[in-house]
Amino acid sequence: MLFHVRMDVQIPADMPADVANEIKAREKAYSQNLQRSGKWPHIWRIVGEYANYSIFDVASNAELHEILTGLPLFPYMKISVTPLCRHPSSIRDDES
Ligand SMILES: O=C(O)C[C@H]1C=CC(=O)O1
Repeated sequence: MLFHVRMDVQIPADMPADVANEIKAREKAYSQNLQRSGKWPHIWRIVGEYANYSIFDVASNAELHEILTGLPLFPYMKISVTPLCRHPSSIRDDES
């Protein structure tokens, strides 16, 4: 199942830089593991914003929920999820 996810990050201004940097390092490792596994095939920075657009390819809503709530930055994110399915006009044969 494919999902388009927008993540907006809002780290509190009073969070010490070393704490923020440690969370960001864990976030990067968590994200890159999921990218290597194929469950997080795309991540793009939204120009000019501390936000990203991502595509997730997971087995269920529950798996996506588990992944998103496990993000080290989850407490500091606003997340919106859009489920995707194949478009009838798509010419690609590698989409389900
Ligand atoms: O920087 C971001 O967009 C937030 C977050 C999502 C993955 C990651 O490594 O950082």
